[in-house]
Amino acid sequence: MCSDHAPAAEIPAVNGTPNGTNGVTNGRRQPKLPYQQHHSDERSNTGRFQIIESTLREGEQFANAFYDTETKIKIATALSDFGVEYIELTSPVASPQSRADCEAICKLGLKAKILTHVRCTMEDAKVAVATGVDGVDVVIGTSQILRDHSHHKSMAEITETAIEVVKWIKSQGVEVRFSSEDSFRSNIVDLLSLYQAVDKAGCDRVGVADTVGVATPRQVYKLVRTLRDVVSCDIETHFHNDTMCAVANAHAALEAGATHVDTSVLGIGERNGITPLGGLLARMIVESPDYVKSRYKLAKLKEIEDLVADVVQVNVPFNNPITGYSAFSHKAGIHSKAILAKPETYEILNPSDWGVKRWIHFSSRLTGWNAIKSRAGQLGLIITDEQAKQLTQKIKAMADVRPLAIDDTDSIIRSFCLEHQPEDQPDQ
Ligand SMILES: CC(=O)SCCNC(=O)CCNC(=O)[C@H](O)C(C)(C)COP(=O)(O)OP(=O)(O)OC[C@H]1O[C@@H](n2cnc3c(N)ncnc32)[C@H](O)[C@@H]1OP(=O)(O)O
Ligand SMILES: O=C(O)CCC(=O)C(=O)O
Ligand SMILES: [Zn+2]
Repeated sequence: MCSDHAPAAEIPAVNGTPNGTNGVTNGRRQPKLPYQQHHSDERSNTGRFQIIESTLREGEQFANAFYDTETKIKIATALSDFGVEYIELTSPVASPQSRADCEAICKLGLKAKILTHVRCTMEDAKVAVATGVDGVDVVIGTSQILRDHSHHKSMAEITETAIEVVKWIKSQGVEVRFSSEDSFRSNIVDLLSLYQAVDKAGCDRVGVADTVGVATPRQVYKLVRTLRDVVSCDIETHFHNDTMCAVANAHAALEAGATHVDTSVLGIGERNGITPLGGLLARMIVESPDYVKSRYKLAKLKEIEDLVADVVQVNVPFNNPITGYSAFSHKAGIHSKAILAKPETYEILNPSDWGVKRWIHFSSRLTGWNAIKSRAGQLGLIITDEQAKQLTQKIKAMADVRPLAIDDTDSIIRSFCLEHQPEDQPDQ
């Protein structure tokens, strides 16, 4: 919402998408843009990915997170209604309540498939399957540093247990994913032979995880592309955001042939978290608008983010994609003029797709006459271009001295119009 210190006018979102160049507008095919994605690469899944929503697993690892059963049910239900394909829950071996909550969520009969996330051991796998989940996400660290300091297992031991666990889970008629923790600091040859072994054992998905947020999009593309040629099962990806690459890495993974992306609402998770649900969808709608709009109830994103922000006691960041306070605000005169004429000039996302509003600021020293004329119009006052230019100079003079609130600027506009009435006002 706009505060008094950031005066802005709400301008209705225009018809058509900012991505209109992707398709047919007014019966005419639009020219392609030079940097537009074309989905030409057969392996790219940017137009057919699935989301594994981990607010209730990775998100519970966020410093502030405590979810009681009712809250977990609320979040799971909201995410399922939103349209995510999978919901991942905390390991049932974490605590008795975690296990009971997992069982309770499985019984809800949600549209989304329910997964739980466990260590690569038969003991954990048995408890997971007994909860009634649709699928089990099995994980174990494969980098030397984690093998030395976390679980002390060799690659041969990991492979042997992984095959046993995967085969057993599959034999129970439950979906199974095997993932390597810290994939990007693991030996590539070891990693690929492990993935090949679990693929052969009947895994539904293998997972690549950037546990420490070290990977770049180029590295992600290279690893996932290589893996795509080695396994026949689906490929899930999980990116931490320590260096703010989590969305770009997820996108690179999909381009390289990954099929699933892990997200959490607002990106919450260990340290500064993982790929945020909203950020991923903002990225993906730009190149695959029909796919994204057909699968997810985008207008519910804000509600879900507000729910989770409230539960974990954080504010939605001002610059959050889509729902951040300033995500669709336009201030400088050059921007405002063009936005008023055609929002696509400075917006690649259409706020109306997400049920949020665009704001045009009109009372700063950066404001131009086009925004002032538009605001006068919103107030029911008609002024000429010349008058709008004079009025803008007055507003700029005031805004040079102190921040102007919406009411201040509206008063200046109104008194200017009064001064210039009736003889100076154009015929209405
Ligand atoms: C990168 C990630 O986010 S992975 C997911 C993280 N999620 C969690 O940790 C879930 C919450 N965790 C917990 O509640 C607990 O850590 C439990 C119940 C899983 C285990 O608790 P504890 O038995 O008390 O062990 P602790 O947490 O101190 O250490 C982890 C143990 O798991 C072993 N381990 C760690 N990762 C794995 C793995 N992927 N597969 C098998 N064993 C593993 C470690 O070697 C260690 O074993 P140890 O008891 O012989 O030292
Ligand atoms: O299971 C996975 O793929 C990821 C586990 C995890 O949270 C991580 O490695 O950061
Ligand atoms: Zn993680």
